[in-house]
This record gives sequence, C-alpha cells and structure tokens, in this order.
Amino acid sequence: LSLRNSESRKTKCLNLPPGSMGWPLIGETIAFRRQHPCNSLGEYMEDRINKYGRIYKSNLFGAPTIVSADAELNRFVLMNDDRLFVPSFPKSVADILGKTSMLVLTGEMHRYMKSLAVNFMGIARLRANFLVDSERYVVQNLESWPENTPFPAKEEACKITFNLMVKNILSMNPGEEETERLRKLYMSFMKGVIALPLNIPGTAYRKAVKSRATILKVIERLMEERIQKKKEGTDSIGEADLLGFILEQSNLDAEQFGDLLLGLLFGGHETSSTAITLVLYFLHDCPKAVEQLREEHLEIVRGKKQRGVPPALTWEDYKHMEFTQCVISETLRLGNIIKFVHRKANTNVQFKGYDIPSGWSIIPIFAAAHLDPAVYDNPQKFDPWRWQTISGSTARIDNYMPFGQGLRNCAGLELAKMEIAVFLHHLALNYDWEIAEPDEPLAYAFPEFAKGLPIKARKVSFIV
Ligand code: HEM
Repeated sequence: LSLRNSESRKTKCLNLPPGSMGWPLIGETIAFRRQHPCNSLGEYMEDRINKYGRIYKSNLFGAPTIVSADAELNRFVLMNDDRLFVPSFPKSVADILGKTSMLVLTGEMHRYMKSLAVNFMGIARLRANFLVDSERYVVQNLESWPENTPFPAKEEACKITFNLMVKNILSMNPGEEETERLRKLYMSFMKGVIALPLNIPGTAYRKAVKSRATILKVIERLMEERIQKKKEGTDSIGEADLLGFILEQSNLDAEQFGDLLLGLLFGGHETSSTAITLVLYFLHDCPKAVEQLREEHLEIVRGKKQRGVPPALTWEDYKHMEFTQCVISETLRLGNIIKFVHRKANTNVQFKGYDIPSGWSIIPIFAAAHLDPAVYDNPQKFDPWRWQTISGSTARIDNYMPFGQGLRNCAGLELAKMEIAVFLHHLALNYDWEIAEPDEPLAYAFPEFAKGLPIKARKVSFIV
C-alpha cells in the first residue's frame, strides 16, 4: 500500500493527460477490446476522445497507459523508437514469439535481425523470386475457386500467402505432407499468440507453446539436412530460400532462425491475407473502381501481346499498375489491418505539455489519422481516386501509417503490396464476384470476418 501511495504521489506532480483508470486491475481493457467495424474507432474510443481529447490516459492490459489518437504524437513515438520508447508485449506473448524475435528485440540485435529480413525481401529477390511465385500461387488458387458456389474468401487468401512464405523460407511446396503439417502447427501457434495467456493443459496458449517447440524441432532438422547437403555438394537451393540465405549470410542458430521464421510468418501471413480479403470486400461496393482496375490490367496484357513478350508478369508490368496502387493504399487506409501498436516509455517524456512517465505504456492508434475528417475528406468512403491527388508534399502522407514508420516499420511492405497487386491483376482479368452473405470486418486489433467473407465467383475472361 505504501508503495502504491508513493507511486501516486509521484504521478500527482506530473501533468498527465485527462482520462479514467477504470476498474481495479482490468482498468478499461474490456471496453478497449470490444469489436467494432474496422473503418471506425469504435464507441469506446470515440467516447474517450470526445470527453478527454486525442491524448488520454487509461489502464489497459494491466498497465497505466497513454492512448494516442494524435497523429503528431504517433509520429513522435515511432521516430523515437529504441531511444525514448521500446516495444512492450505482455510477457506471455514475448515468451511465445521467442526471445530473439524481431518483434521483441531492441538495439543492435533488432537492427541485425531486421537487416536480414529486409535484405531477404529486397527488390532483387522480389523481382526474381517472389513475383514469379506470387503469380503461380495466385493463378493456382483462382483456378481452384468453385463456380457459383459460395466459399470463404479469407481461407483462399490464407493459402496464397502461406504457400508463398513457406516456399521462400524453406522451399516447401503446397500440398506436400510436410507443408501441411507445418501449416497446422503454425495455425495453433498463431491462435496462442492472441489467446488468453493461461499456461494450463487444454488452453490455446498451452497448445501454442507446444507447437512452437515442435516447429523449432522441425527447423533444427531441416537446418541439419541442408548443412549436410552443402557439405556433400548436393544442395541445389543455395540462397534461393531464407534457410539457405541465413546459412550463408549469418551464424544464427536453430532457435534464432526459428524466431525469425515465425516472426516472418506471423508478420506476413495473416496481414496480407486480410488485405486481400478486404480488397474484395471494398471493391464489391465500388464497381467503377473494378472497371478502371480491369482497364489498367487489360492495357498491360495488350501491351505485352503487341510487343510479343511472354505473358508472365514482370517487375516493369508491376510498376505500371498505378491505379492498382491507389486501390491498395485506400484498402489499407480504410481497413486498418494494424490498428495500433504497443510501446513503453523508456524514460520520462514530455509531449504537447503532457508527461508520459517512464515505464508507462503508450498505444499509438494508427487508425485515428486514417479516419480523421481533418486529414481525409469523407474518410468513411472507399475512394481510391483520392490517392491520385495526394502527393509526397502533403501532410497526409506523414499521417498514413498502415506499415508503421521509422526503425520498426514493416519489413515486408514491398512484398505485401506486390502480392496484393498480383492478386488484383488476375482477379480483375478473369473474375466477377459478389458477396454471398453479409459479413462485415470487425476489429479490436485486427479486422476479422466472422464468416471468412463468403463470396460467389464467376469466371469471365475479359482478355480479347
Ligand atoms: C498488408 C500487409 C501488412 C501490413 C498492414 C503490415 C503492417 C505492419 C506494421 C504496422 C508493422 C509495425 C509494427 C510496429 O511498429 O511495432 C509491421 C512490422 C513488421 N512486418 Fe508487416 N505488415 C504487412 C505485411 C508483412 C509481410 C508480407 C511481412 C513479411 C513477410 C511482414 C513482416 C513484418 C516484420 C518482420 C515486422 C517487424 C519489423 C520490426 O520489428 O522492425 N509484414 N508490419
């Protein structure tokens, strides 16, 4: 009690933002976690912003917290990552992601792991490997879509993004027994990262802890096999996958490689498949955008035919998908796949006259700027054309953070945009689709479709 008193005496001298600390222990966590349409901030946050302003204090996830719906403070936090602020995951999440996961590391080690990931997904490899593979898996997937029978689009999108990642990480092919086994283990791991952290038998968390251990064993074996093949001179993969790249370019051990692999799957699979599902959802209500998209992709196909070059997409084709990029930017703005991130103040920080005490959590809400009418006209509207007039010099570019910003920005952002563009290319050229059952994306942290967005598709070739 005396400790708590001295704490409260300390914070009394500070100029904390207004707000309510809610109930003992749980604070306002339940209200914060309540689902709401992903193109809104939800009732809880709107109410707090109206009452207290865009920077307010609360008690969330068991810690005193500053919530920031203020675009300037959000930028300030990200630009001071690793200096004034560090990532702050609950211990249970950090344990399961692994102690050398990029998401939890700071300082030199974070920079090193990040540089491996960024180099692995650099332009050279995107052009040479990821583009070809994305096209292959997108086409295979679209061809498997049933005609006129509803199916959940999210599941199909997941197959595309998972297959792409495991092919490029471990040279595993879709449909093979080992790939399927890894997919199941990974799904169980994923569920545990977001589940309640009860480490008792039968819980999703406990299953995830076990899946993580099994995945690490699989990785250890694959690493040993590859090292052996390299010694024997029978390795034909070389640096074409992440495993080969890591063995050549680093001396990570099996656990460190496992953490990197799980981080890339975790960062890259659910996010990109959600983006693909959201694009189907938003475009459905915007036939004019579908028409313009189709025209852009037909133009690419016609141009290739005229030049007599092979039909496979090239990096130059991708760079010509200008309206497609507007559709992607708008989907990410309105979809808010990562609505917020968790950080902790490393030291006492002052901002706009408020104190952010050392040790307090801070949650920058990226979605707040994306949905702010002062930043985007008519922010609720899906309007890809707005991106044709937003240039690098407008303040709005700074406020746009679907991939975060600064030191910890998304390592896979170029890959993600390319995957979605390749999907849109083949979708627009070959399919008409409709939403078979209403299914709205609801978010607390990530947008989720309760039914996986059931759609009905019809193959129509627009290529003449
Ligand atoms: C549309 C899809 C995606 C979205 C919206 C997205 C969003 C984000 C955001 C907001 C962050 C910053 C987190 C923070 O500040 O704490 C992030 C980090 C990260 N993302 Fe993505 N991401 C996407 C796709 C991908 C893909 C395809 C990959 C890799 C294959 C990937 C790998 C990562 C990694 C490794 C980090 C951690 C970077 C670091 O800690 O420095 N992401 N992502």
